[in-house]
Amino acid sequence: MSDDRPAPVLRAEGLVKTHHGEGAPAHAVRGVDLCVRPGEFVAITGPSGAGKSTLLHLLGGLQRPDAGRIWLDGESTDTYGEARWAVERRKRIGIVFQFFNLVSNLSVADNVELPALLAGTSPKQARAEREQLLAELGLTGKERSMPGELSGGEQQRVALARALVNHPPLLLADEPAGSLDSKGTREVMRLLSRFHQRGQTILLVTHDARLASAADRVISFFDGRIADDAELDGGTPPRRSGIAGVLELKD
Ligand SMILES: Nc1ncnc2c1ncn2[C@@H]1O[C@H](COP(=O)(O)OP(=O)(O)OP(=O)(O)O)[C@@H](O)[C@H]1O
Repeated sequence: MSDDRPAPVLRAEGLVKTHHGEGAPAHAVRGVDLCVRPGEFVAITGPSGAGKSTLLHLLGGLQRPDAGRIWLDGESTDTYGEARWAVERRKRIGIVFQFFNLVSNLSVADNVELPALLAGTSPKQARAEREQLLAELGLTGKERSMPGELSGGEQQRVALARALVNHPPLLLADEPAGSLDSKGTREVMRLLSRFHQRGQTILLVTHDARLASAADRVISFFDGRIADDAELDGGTPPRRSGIAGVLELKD
């Protein structure tokens, strides 16, 4: 059967990851196949400890799988070491985390411009990109602030600007609202939906089913495996975005 859908931005086959810590080994990811196509907004949801963050870290090259393969835009990452992953991430993958991970001793402006400068963008262009993103994210006037002077919601918006400054084809978001109040949650989810509507491909990890409902494809993750995926269940057409439900979150 021919498949005339666009080629995947991200493809993974047979991913396995076991963490060896203090206690018994944690079999976090036990064999995952996944394909994310351009323009999709995919949510991976499941209970705490299911392995969602580990999977996202594997897909972003922040951790190495014990087995399995990952392709970015059709290119195998098999030969990538740490340095190459860092370069490819800068170009192709923006990441936002639960606790923002901003550089605390750099201003908002510098946090956002840094990945652009590291990717070889001219200072003038990096500044223009930063100005545009901060304006769009409602942060004009905060350029000289330090991250510690901002609310959680503002810090997450700065993190989003930083993640998107190089126009990566893929945005990975790991519990981006996990440390925010409901106002901050609404803001972040509204922004993710807005970027998605403009064509941004997004992979969101969340334990919160309400947030997952903002995506147009929801993958249920349980005990290191995909338990349910609309795509695998027969290519169900994307559901209408459930962002309205998220925006109704009460304080
Ligand atoms: N660096 C690590 N060292 C040892 N064990 C780890 C490590 N990271 C994760 N684990 C274990 O792997 C399993 C999966 O963790 P993971 O954080 O991927 O799950 P999760 O679904 O994202 O959970 P949560 O929603 O609580 O963040 C858990 O048992 C966890 O304790």
